[in-house]
Amino acid sequence: MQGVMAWRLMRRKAFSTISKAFKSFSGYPTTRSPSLLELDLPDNWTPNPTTATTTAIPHFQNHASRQTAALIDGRLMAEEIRSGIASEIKRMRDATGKVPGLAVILVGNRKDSQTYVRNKIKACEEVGITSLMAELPDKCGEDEVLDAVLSFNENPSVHGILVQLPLPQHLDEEKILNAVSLEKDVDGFHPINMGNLAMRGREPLFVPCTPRGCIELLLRSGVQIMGKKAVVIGRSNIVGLPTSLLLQRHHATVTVIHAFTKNAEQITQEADIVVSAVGVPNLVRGFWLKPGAVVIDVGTSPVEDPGSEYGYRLTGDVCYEEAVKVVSAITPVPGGVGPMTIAMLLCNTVDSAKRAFGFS
Ligand SMILES: Nc1nc(=O)c2c([nH]1)NC[C@@H]1CN(c3ccc(C(=O)N[C@@H](CCC(=O)O)C(=O)O)cc3)C=[N+]21
Ligand SMILES: [Mg+2]
Repeated sequence: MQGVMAWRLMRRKAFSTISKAFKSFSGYPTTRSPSLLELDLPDNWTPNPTTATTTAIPHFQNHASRQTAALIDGRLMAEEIRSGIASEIKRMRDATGKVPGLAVILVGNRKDSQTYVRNKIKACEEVGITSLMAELPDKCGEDEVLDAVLSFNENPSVHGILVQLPLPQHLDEEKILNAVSLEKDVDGFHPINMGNLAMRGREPLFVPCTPRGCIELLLRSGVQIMGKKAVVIGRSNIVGLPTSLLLQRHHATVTVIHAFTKNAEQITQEADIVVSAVGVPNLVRGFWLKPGAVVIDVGTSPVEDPGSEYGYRLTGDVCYEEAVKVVSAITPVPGGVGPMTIAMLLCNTVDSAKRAFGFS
């Protein structure tokens, strides 16, 4: 018992030192909520493990009295964020005479990629970010893509570079992403940004947009992350892995589920927070979920729907109709994570321009 107490005291001391170090760190870009990369503990933290509750998320505790879950409206939150960004950019232009710029590199003719890129460029225009685009044919050589990256790296009116993924098979994705300047890596996919995200005591220049969007959805919904059991389904470099790292920074106990996981249902059943990012429609059934849990559905898979305008519609990883009867809050697809991903891309681009201009 003595040993446990001493250990707790030691931890507490260490944490308060870290807290101070982080509070004195003034490098937070203003469009990033200070809590996004949280690594230190809040002042009211106590080292009693029983505070790690596995009961319902307080904000949504009244879910039992409801038949259906609260909807986490990503479209609305993204709209709020975008209007905040628009006024930040106006303030920046008034003070410096300059605006942020985003460069998008699109290789090939995938319909979905073309749509995403078009949406991103439209979102830029609406908030006052200048956008540049390099469109390359499916059959282009690696050198052509690398040349596009390098010329954007050198262009001082470009503050963010996004290489739309997936790239055609014959191109070396790793090599191309590594060529993106660390200071312009608004996707946060550069290995140094990823490494800094993973390591305690370090701050990445950029956090990947979809994971950042997932955390913002939770924070803005008033969901407490600290001490909660979180399950991330999927371990991709662009979503699953960085999301699990961000949840750990917020002091969740994180389990990552993937193709080789045994008893995925049972593990997910214990989770207070479930983030699913695999792109398999209706993988997560209602019985996988704990009553009162909060669900962030990252999946956006097209499924055939003869009744709809384009012959298909987008579906998440979670069986929504079943989940709403069990959980306390859930993001819809579309209208959940997708719009937040784009809003976070705009945030990252503004943060980057602020750093480049020395403007805050
Ligand atoms: N370098 C790179 N960075 C990315 O961030 C990136 C990428 N490559 N490749 C593809 C994925 C996918 N992605 C989405 C962005 C917005 C929506 C989105 O806004 N979805 C809307 C619906 C859009 C529609 O209706 O078509 C929604 O969910 O409500 C979806 C998906 C970003 N990605
Ligand atoms: Mg994934």
